[in-house]
Parts: sequence; C-alpha cells; structure tokens
Amino acid sequence: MAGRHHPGRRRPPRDPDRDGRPGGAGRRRADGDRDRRDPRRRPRPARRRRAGTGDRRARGTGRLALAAARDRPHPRPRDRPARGARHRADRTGRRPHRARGRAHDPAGRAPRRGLPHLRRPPDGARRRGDRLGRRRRAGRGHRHHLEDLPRVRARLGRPAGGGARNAVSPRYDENDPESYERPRRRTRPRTKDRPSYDDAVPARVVTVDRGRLTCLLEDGPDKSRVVMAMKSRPLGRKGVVVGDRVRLVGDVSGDDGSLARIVLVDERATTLRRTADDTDPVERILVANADQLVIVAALADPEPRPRLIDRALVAAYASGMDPLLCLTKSDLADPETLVSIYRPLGVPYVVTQRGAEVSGVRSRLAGRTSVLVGHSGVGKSTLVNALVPDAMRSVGVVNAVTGRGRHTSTNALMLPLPGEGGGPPDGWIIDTPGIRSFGLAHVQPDQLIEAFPDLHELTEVCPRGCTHGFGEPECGLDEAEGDQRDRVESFRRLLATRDTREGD
Ligand SMILES: Nc1nc2c(ncn2[C@@H]2O[C@H](COP(=O)(O)OP(=O)(O)OP(=O)(O)O)[C@@H](O)[C@H]2O)c(=O)[nH]1
Repeated sequence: MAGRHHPGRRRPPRDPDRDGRPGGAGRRRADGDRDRRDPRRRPRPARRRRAGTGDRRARGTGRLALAAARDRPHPRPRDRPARGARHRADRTGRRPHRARGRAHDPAGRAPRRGLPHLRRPPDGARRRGDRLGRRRRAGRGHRHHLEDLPRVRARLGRPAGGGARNAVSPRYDENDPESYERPRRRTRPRTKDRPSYDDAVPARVVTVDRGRLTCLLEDGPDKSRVVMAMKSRPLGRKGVVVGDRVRLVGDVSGDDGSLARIVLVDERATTLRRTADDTDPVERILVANADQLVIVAALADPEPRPRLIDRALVAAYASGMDPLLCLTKSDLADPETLVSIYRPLGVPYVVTQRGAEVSGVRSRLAGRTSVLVGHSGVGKSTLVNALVPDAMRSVGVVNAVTGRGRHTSTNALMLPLPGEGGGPPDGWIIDTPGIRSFGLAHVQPDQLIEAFPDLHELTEVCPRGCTHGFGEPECGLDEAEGDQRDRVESFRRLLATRDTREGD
C-alpha cells in the first residue's frame, strides 16, 4: 500500500529506508537531529507504536500485538544477508530439504542428474518419501512407516530361530509360483469293492446322545454287553435311532473308552414318525422296530388331552403299530369318561397308578417292543421305574400353576423288560421325552382307513379322491349302520385331527 501510486495525487517523496541507497543513513541522521531539536516532529518510539496501549504491554502481550499499519514493508527474501541473522534452515543440526540450492550450501550445489525434465506433479507438492525415484537407504533418515508386502514375505521366509539376514531357501521364491511344491495328484483309482462286514456283530441301539450310540449286543456269548459306538462313514447321512438293529465292527469289548463303528443298519420293521407341526415337511423318526405304541395319559394333573391321544393313535395306525392306551393317576380321577371315548374304536387300555401292582401292564408288554409316548408329567418314567427296577429314570414334578411337567426325560431310552417274577428279559420298553404336539403332515387319509378293515369295505363305492371325512359327498361311510356308526364317527374324528388347530 505504501508504494502504490494513485493517479491524480502528488507522488510522495521516496522513503530513503525503502530503496536502501547508500547515503540514506546520513540523511536519516540529519532528520533525527532535526527531530530532536523540534519535539513536535520527533517520531514516537517504535515500541510504543507496536505495543498499542500501555496496559496491554504491561500484561506481556506486546510482541503479539503488532501494529496493523506497518510503515515499512517486509524485506524481500533475496535481500536478506547471507550471513549474520541466518535462516532457520542454515542452523546446525539436520538440514531440511528446502535448504537445498542455497548458494552457501555445498549439498545444494550438487548437480541434479537424470531428472532435468521432471516437474512437480499437478496435484501439489508431495512428501519426499512418497515420490518415485531413489529409495532412502536403510538405517538412515526417517523410519519406514508403511509395511509393504514384499518385506513381510521376506520376513516370513526367514528360518525360525533367526538365521542370517535374507537367508531364504533358494528353493522357494515367493515371486515364482512354479517353484511351489504341491502334492502330486494321485492316479490310483478308487476301488468300488466294499468290505462285506461278515464279522460284524449284531446289536440293538438303546440310546443316542450327541453322536454317541449305546448298543447292546444281541447274540453270542457276550449277549447284552453294553458297547459304545458311532456311525461309520459309509452310512452317510442316514440316521440311526433308538430301536435300530445294527452291525458293529471295531472295538466291541465295551471297555471304558472303547468305541465301535456301526457299519450297517438293518431294514426297519416299523418307524414311529412325527413332524414338528402339520406344515413341517421334515418328518422325524423317533423310534424304529417297535411293534406297540403305548399312549400314556394321566386322568388328572395334567388334565387328559383327547385330541393329542387321537393324533398319537393316527400315528400308530399309520406306522403299523398296535396302540395301547395306558391311563395313569387313577387315584386322582375316574377313568370311565376317557375310556368311553375310545371304546368304539376298540383301542385296548390299562389303568394304573403310582405304587400299585403293574402286572396288568407287564402282561400287555411281554414279548413285544413297546414305546411309551405322552405329554410331559403324565407318569411315563414312574411307570418305567415300576416295570424295570434298575432303570432309575429320573422323575420330575408337575407344575402346580400350569399343570405341566418339566420335560425331565430328554432322550429316548430302550430297556429290556424283566420277565414275570424277575425272570429273564421278556420284551423291550422304550421311554421317550414328553411331547407337546404330534405333527401328522406325513400321514395320508388312505393310510388311516387301512387300519380299520371293517370300514375299508364301505369305502369301495366312494368317488375318486374321497377323503372319507365329515361332509364328503357320496362317501361310502355314510352307509354305516348300528354300532358301526359310532366307529365311523370316531374314525372321522381321528381323520379331522390332521387339520391343525390351536393347541395341537
Ligand atoms: N398322584 C399320582 N402322581 C403320579 C402318578 N404317577 C406319577 N405321578 C407323579 O407325576 C409326576 C411326573 O411323573 P414323571 O414320571 O416324571 O412323568 P413323565 O411323564 O416321565 O414326565 P417327563 O419325563 O417330563 O416326560 C411325578 O411327581 C410323579 O410322582 C400317579 O399314579 N399318581
């Protein structure tokens, strides 16, 4: 601003300080003498002008409080003296890169070879470490902050225990994929011959617990020996359930820690299946090779659920098992009401209670493989403990508020049923965990009608696609007479249990 010329104004006299010509000091001295003589023209001390008010200076803010209007401009850089008050870069210590090129700096005089045409990139000045070109020598200058991949690889390639630096095996060059050693492809064809397992030992699966199957040997001098086993690979995803007849190989000694392999599963005579609910396409096999389904229902505490009993009956008929109704806790309620519901179907039943004689139940189970199903808390384990004294199945309690059991039993267990009077085993009994529902998505109407041979004859005149349910037009079951009518009514009720309802 001080040097700007405004047209129309008179140009001010040049300040001798500004042009720096020799002789300026003498003129300044002469002016100073004149000012000393005339106190009105004496300039104010420079410090006072810079510091502003005396108060601010007293607080020590004088250096920062520079006057906004400076009466002389800053000197141009090239006018600075080469010696004397030196630039920061000229001080001792490490010299920043900007000092390069100074006249007094020998390093700056070194000619830059090879890159005369290079200019700064258009995206601005970058740090020197980012630039391409000569690399900084290791051990000098800045640390290497960025870890690059080749260095990491080189480090990993060093022998464990700290060998010589860069002592990487010449056989392995990480940059040359051809030098990797790969396992050779095997050309020997797989054999399709499978072992015959002639020496496999027959056994029966009695319980399954997280992939470990407890088996009982069925034949030979070691009959009834308990052997732990697991599925072998040839079985694939085929499930093995309680009641399966299997063949074992390997360690069948039954010693602690021994483990045999199940290599074959015999064809199943029956399977008790259920789905999680009526829409679930996946059916679960609960038990195999049972020939009697014992539907355990308490007469009270918890209250009997006829619809669940109906569903279990349908499952029994669909799987080809004989049903048996076992009504427990007869000390709490009269069984007649429930029995009257199932009398038309001709379902056999037994009534029992805790602590009572169980010979009536035992005679129904003798010589057969029976599986007990029922809601939690109905007394299944209590009954099993009465029938098999060594079973020691844990017995739960029924919740006083909800009237439900606590699902004390968590997995199915198959036990040999002792004969009458403590004689040799006579049949098998399978205790299962309590069920809340019995999904029947897998059961078709035709499977059910086949379990009622007397009604099956009536359906021969039915139109094609008839389900024989309530309200089916021209259904042959409508022609039933006398006692058969009650039976048709019960059959249709069972059929209707396939339709999902709240609480199933
Ligand atoms: N009053 C009475 N209580 C019984 C009878 N049978 C069993 N209980 C009781 O009913 C409760 C449940 O018996 P559990 O044998 O554990 O029933 P569960 O069906 O095995 O139950 P989960 O193992 O959960 O399936 C226990 O407190 C038994 O003492 C009976 O005949 N009369």
